[in-house]
Amino acid sequence: MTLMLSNLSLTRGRKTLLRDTTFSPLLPGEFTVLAGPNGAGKSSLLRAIAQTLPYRGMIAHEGRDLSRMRRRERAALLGYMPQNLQSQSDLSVLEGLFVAMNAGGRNALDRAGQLARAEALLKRFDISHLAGRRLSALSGGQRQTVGLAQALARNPALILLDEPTAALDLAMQFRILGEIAQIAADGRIVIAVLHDLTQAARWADRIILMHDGIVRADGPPAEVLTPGLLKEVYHVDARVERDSRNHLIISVDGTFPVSACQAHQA
Ligand SMILES: Nc1ncnc2c1ncn2[C@@H]1O[C@H](COP(=O)(O)OP(=O)(O)OP(=O)(O)O)[C@@H](O)[C@H]1O
Repeated sequence: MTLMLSNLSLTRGRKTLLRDTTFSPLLPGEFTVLAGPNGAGKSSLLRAIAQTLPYRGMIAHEGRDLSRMRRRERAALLGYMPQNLQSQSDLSVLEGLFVAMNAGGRNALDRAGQLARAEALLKRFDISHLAGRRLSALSGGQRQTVGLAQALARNPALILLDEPTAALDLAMQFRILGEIAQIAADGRIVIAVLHDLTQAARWADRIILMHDGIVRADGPPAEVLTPGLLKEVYHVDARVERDSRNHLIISVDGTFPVSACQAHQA
């Protein structure tokens, strides 16, 4: 049930991102966060896994090459939520969920089953009141939450989320990340891009820290989120502390010029 990313190379324009990079297997039950500065290559990696960006190397689930799967099979396996969700659609939220459930081929659930699944997802994310609202009439945060429900509509085993909480208020960030962590713990592979490292530390089992197209660190949050690595990658003077519940908190006291950090690495 593992996801293998082997010998991956990615290029965007003239920029090389990953170069022949092999990751340790991604396991069901694990919530992995992709972190790193703007432009580090997080969305590109997520898009490669989602098969929406060309790459070299192998991405395989249970030993099966994703790039060789039929569209229908891939749609059932993989739920992907891109970074910028916008919609001019006149469909309602509920209709949008039905469309997502049948994307890539008819869903095995009958109409009543699909309705029950859609209602359960809306309830799970506390947005049942939006069921009849047009997608084009949602706020940014509402659209993002509906986008998450759409990505999960087919109950995929592999879930890819690009900044799923970027538009959410404080309470919704907490609620949604808690639900995502639970969905992973229930036996799925979840990979999400997050910028908030305190939230990442709170919910993720594994953090892959990218920097300028390479993987700088990969492991449990406490191993990856160290002041030295944060200085090197983000050029910040960061404190990594624990709150009264032993959760990691990352706070920033200042920033360094890039040249100072390069000297620090030398
Ligand atoms: N369409 C494109 N053509 C050429 N280069 C691109 C394209 N899209 C992205 N890039 C470049 O690829 C690199 C990685 O971009 P990517 O979007 O993967 O970064 P990211 O880590 O997700 O950044 P952010 O946190 O800002 O979303 C950047 O240098 C970016 O400028």
